[in-house]
Amino acid sequence: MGEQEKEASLPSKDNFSEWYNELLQIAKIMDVRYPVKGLYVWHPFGFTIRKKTYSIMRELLDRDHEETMFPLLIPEHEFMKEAQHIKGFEEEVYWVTHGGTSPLEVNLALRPTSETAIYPMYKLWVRSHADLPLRLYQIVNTFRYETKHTRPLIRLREITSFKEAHTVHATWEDAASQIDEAMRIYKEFYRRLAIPVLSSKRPEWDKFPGADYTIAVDSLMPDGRTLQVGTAHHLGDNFAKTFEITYEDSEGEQVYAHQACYGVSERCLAALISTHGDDKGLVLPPEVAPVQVVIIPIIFKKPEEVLSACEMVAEDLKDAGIKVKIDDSDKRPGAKYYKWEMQGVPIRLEIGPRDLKNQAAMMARRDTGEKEQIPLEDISSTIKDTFADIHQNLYSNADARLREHIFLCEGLEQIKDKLALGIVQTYWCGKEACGKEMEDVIGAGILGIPDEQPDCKGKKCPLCGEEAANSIYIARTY
Ligand SMILES: Nc1ncnc2c1ncn2[C@@H]1O[C@H](COS(=O)(=O)NC(=O)[C@@H](N)CS)[C@@H](O)[C@H]1O
Ligand SMILES: [Zn+2]
Repeated sequence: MGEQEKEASLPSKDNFSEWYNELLQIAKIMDVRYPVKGLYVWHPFGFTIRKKTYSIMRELLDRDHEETMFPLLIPEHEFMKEAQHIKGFEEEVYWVTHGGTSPLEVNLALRPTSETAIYPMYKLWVRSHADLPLRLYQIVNTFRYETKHTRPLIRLREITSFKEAHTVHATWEDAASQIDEAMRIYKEFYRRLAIPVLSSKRPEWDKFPGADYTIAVDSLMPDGRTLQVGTAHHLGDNFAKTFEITYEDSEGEQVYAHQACYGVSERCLAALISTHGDDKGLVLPPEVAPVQVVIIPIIFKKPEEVLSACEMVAEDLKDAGIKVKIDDSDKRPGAKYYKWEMQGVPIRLEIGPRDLKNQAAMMARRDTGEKEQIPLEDISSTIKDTFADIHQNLYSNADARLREHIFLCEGLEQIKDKLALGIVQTYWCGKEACGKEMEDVIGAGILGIPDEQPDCKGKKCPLCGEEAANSIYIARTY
């Protein structure tokens, strides 16, 4: 058995579902063998990608939010306020009913999302308009008894990396501007992961329970379906009325606050892996790669000379803040290339006796496969410039692929045809009954109304033929 065959082989990405499941195992992202459905275990390598990804999210939020942490368990009477008024999560919530062998006086919900844990505290914390705007977030695990097909990073019953921001504002308009800001933050966050996203306003029947409206960002998965990778909800004063969150305004009046909340989960990592990966495995944007450069010593003779040169280059790169690893194991070079390509390492440096003579190294890029000799002199800045190239290249490839998979359609048949390939942009009269009937007829959901609206003049709703009020996206979704 050759070295290669010993490694589990990765299916072609054309068979996306198999490729995705295998890659999570082979590249040591998550282990799916935990004995509870919908719960998965982070491998340290995958956890490092998570850590780097969420440090970007923290960098963006910490500009004008504060991070905190609320309890996991929510008393039934607080949680049921949500169910009575908002009818959101009572079918998805897990309950804790015992402490040891004794039944609890009050059943406790495992947070499916934290409105009903946080807002009783906001009632105590928000007193005057001087306390507003309040912008807090937490990155926690949440629990949802998902009945649809569970899948690591995409649909979990324990969402291990749930970033939820909950903000409080003096007016409806202030909360609306916060929603716009949340979308700006999400687009920047995904830009840093080299992932292009579409943002659109969800149709009324698909908004977050208790929200006035929901805006979502979706990414395109390799099988032409979209993945909802972030949502922002304008909560109006609905929750403020339920949880009595009021503030004293400048005239001394008690006023209900207006709120926004917005969330991203580990789906951002599902999008990262799926958007950039290829038949050789992960392809990671340098900013979130646990290993950014791997150095492979090419040893024929004079091993100590080659190894000390590799050490020197590694020191150089480490001093420049680059995550570097020397693979001096006794594997054959080919087996090393296979392993580190699978792990998505953005740059490989090969250094052998010939390179030493030329005071150079052979640099191989993971995104394009290109190899070129680069001087050891000033190697850190060459590597950093290449990182920027790689990031830009990943983004523009993904953006081109997204654009190629948006099909402008007008008739129902054409819509059905193109939905098999990707995202349909079409028109809608704006009537709910018509929208829902259209979903039934074409067998896919209205993703939403994109903020950038083309001119709908003279355009017709494909179902009822009336004047189009909006252009919409339709897609098969996860
Ligand atoms: N079961 C799940 N597994 C993984 N991610 C999920 C799951 N359910 C939802 N998400 C992700 O979490 C995001 C936020 O969830 S949500 O229900 O839309 N919104 C909220 O819960 C708001 N309270 C956000 S603060 C969704 O956009 C989706 O990307
Ligand atoms: Zn219509």
